[in-house]
Amino acid sequence: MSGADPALRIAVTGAGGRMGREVIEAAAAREGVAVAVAVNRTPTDPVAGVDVRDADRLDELLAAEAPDALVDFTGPESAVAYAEACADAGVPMVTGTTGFADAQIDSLRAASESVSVLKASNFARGVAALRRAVREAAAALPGYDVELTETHHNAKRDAPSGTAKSILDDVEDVREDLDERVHGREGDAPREAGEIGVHARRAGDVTGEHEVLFAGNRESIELTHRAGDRGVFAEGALDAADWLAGRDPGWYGFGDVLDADTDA
Ligand SMILES: NC(=O)C1=CN([C@@H]2O[C@H](COP(=O)(O)OP(=O)(O)OC[C@H]3O[C@@H](n4cnc5c(N)ncnc54)[C@H](OP(=O)(O)O)[C@@H]3O)[C@@H](O)[C@H]2O)C=CC1
Ligand SMILES: O=C(O)C1=N[C@H](C(=O)O)C[C@H](O)C1
Repeated sequence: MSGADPALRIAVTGAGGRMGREVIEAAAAREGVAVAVAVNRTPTDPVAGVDVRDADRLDELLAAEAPDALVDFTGPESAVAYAEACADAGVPMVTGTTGFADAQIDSLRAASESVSVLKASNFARGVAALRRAVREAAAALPGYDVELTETHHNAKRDAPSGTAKSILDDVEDVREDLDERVHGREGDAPREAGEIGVHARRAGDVTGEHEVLFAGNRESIELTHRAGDRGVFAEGALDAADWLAGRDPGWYGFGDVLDADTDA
């Protein structure tokens, strides 16, 4: 990066994780972005030349460095704690963490009363496009059966994925007749009306795939997104951090960033 002061200084939590590392590497490769703070719960060697400090020091480091935004890809419990630290420090928070319980979402929303919080289950622009296409298909195909299949690497803990849950919300928002999520199938019974089948596959090092099947009795369509690598998520998260920095306290999503792009 040139010697000029960076336009965007970020903090990264979960810096030792798959996504934390990706975010730091993407920041190193992006002009005008610097990682001012990187923390992890367990000791971690420097990532792309950035020292990773103990997550217990986050409050102190946010106060000292005053980053423009914090980027979080950790776990629900930690993300809530980091949101409270951001609220105390006045640092906007971008979180891609998934697997939250409702009460944990409430805690994130409480933090957004003091500081801007942007939460997205998926920072790939292609998934935003998939979600728009799914809503269109759901509206155009009343009465069609819907089945969602997501596939991720064998280290992913939460199931179904946060992205899958977001897509299911989209379908249910459009198709009010669909109101029962059936996770997996076994036994001896036909499909019931009102069901959405949900299938979570965990295998190998699959980055992230989401397929939505709409099936009538004479035709079907499948809408699918495949992430090539985690860089696509990291780039979207950096775009979100750049958009969120300096914004008034509130609750935001990746769609707000994309709408700003399309309005440009
Ligand atoms: N929105 C999006 O676009 C994307 C979201 N994700 C989500 O991001 C999250 C992290 O994914 P990934 O990077 O693959 O996971 P990893 O397990 O590789 O990394 C998690 C990181 O967070 C730290 N951490 C802190 N608190 C927790 C906690 N309570 N539970 C788990 N880890 C914690 C871990 O450090 P330590 O081990 O020291 O605790 C680790 O460094 C997941 O929720 C995943 O679904 C992933 C990709 C894209
Ligand atoms: O854990 C992952 O890897 C991913 N998780 C997110 C999710 O739960 O939707 C996003 C992406 O699919 C990768």
